[in-house]
Amino acid sequence: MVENAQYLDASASAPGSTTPLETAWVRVREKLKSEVGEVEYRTWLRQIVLGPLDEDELTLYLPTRFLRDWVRSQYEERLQTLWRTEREDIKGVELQVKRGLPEVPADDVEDSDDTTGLSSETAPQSAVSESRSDLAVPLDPRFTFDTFIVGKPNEFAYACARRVAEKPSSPGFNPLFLYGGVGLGKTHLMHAIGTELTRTGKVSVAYMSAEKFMYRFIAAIRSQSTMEFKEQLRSVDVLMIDDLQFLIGKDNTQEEFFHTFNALVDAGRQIIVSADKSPSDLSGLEDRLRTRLGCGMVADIHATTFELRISILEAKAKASGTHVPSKVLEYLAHKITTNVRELEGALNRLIAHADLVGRPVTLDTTQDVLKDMLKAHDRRVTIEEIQRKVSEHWNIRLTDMSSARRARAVARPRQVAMYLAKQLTSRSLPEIGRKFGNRDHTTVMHAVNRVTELMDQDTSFAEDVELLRRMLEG
Ligand SMILES: Nc1ncnc2c1ncn2[C@@H]1O[C@H](COP(=O)(O)OP(=O)(O)OP(=O)(O)O)[C@@H](O)[C@H]1O
Repeated sequence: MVENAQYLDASASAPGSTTPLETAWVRVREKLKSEVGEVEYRTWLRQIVLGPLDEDELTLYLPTRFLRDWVRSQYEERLQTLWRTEREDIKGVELQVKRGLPEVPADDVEDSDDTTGLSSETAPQSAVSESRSDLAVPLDPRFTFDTFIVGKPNEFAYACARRVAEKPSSPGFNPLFLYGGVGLGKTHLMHAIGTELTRTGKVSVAYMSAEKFMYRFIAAIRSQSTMEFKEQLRSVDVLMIDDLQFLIGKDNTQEEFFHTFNALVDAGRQIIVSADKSPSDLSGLEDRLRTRLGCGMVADIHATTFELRISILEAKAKASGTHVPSKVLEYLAHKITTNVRELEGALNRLIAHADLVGRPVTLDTTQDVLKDMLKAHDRRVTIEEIQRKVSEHWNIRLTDMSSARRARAVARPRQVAMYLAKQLTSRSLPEIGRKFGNRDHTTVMHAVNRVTELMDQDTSFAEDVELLRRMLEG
């Protein structure tokens, strides 16, 4: 059952038509306000909007990822506790981003005489004070060139980043535009450039997400300090803007960014930008901005390969000081293929678990500890997939799964694939036989028996087969 609720501000008196959920929300907000104080409440919590209650999980919305992350990191626990105290049926509170939320009432905003005209580009009040501070944003000390693992998919982007860090504003490398899918290392590379440049102490670097850029810009307009903001921006040697796609549809901020961009490049300063797509694919950005973004160096970070994922996992496991068996690393690299952040998260969870319970990491604990995470990657196994994974594992050609070759190096993996097809799919023996080059069902039966026998005799072979089974099965 989903219980719905409308946006409701704590300062409003609850009208007769409010639902019990909304009434509870008023109380939760009042408690929060009295706990954290008016200023903190207005800055961060006022923009939370009540969402639906689905079974025992309540959703609260925030207008941007920046605010959601902040509220999550600072207030989530308190919100959970207050809600659970208020309503016993609520077991969890989920914070989500929802664009286009209703504006907070104007009379609740200190500087309500907003003349920015940026109705779709509203900033939290906190940004007002941020705009007056300088632009030095701490860089994550973990994101350096040393900790970035290089492989085929990212070697070009890495080389470009290195080059810019060594010689900013080189012809042909300004701007540097890094793009690629989620969690593939764009931010890591930007921070690495920044850290490298500031190590020398001679270069001023400003790094911020496009979202933060927008907040600061709007806040500067509101506090009538745009000149100061522009001067600050234009005084840096290197400006890095992360996740530029956020500016899509934010025309005023794009305009400001465009002018800043031109001023900096014309003055021989370096610009580094990241986005999830190439400049030409960022439809929704103004054409002139796309053109300028594409006229320096554009480097794509491709999806990771199995080899790169293994190298990243090995490096991270080594840095943690916890022994993680290579079979576990292989298993993770096979299961989590899209996003390095998730891969890293999985490994960290395993290591933390092993640390906590004082037992080594094994394939069994891995499956248990990451059950929920791996479920999301689950899918039905097909015979084709089994053939592909088995061929990759023993380094044979996929076509040998259905070829007539009988050499042991080919025949054994083929038998394992047949065995796994029997174990993991509901296909009959004749059907499996057909998929393996029209073999007879007795051949499949023989393969199943032979593999079972070998697994009893040879533990290393049994481990290989078991690993493959787990990889395919999840
Ligand atoms: N090649 C790599 N070597 C080591 N760590 C990596 C590599 N690629 C990504 N990571 C790690 O993965 C995590 C996510 O990377 P990062 O935040 O840089 O991704 P992103 O491309 O900026 O993602 P988003 O699109 O979400 O902004 C970070 O912890 C980063 O250190």
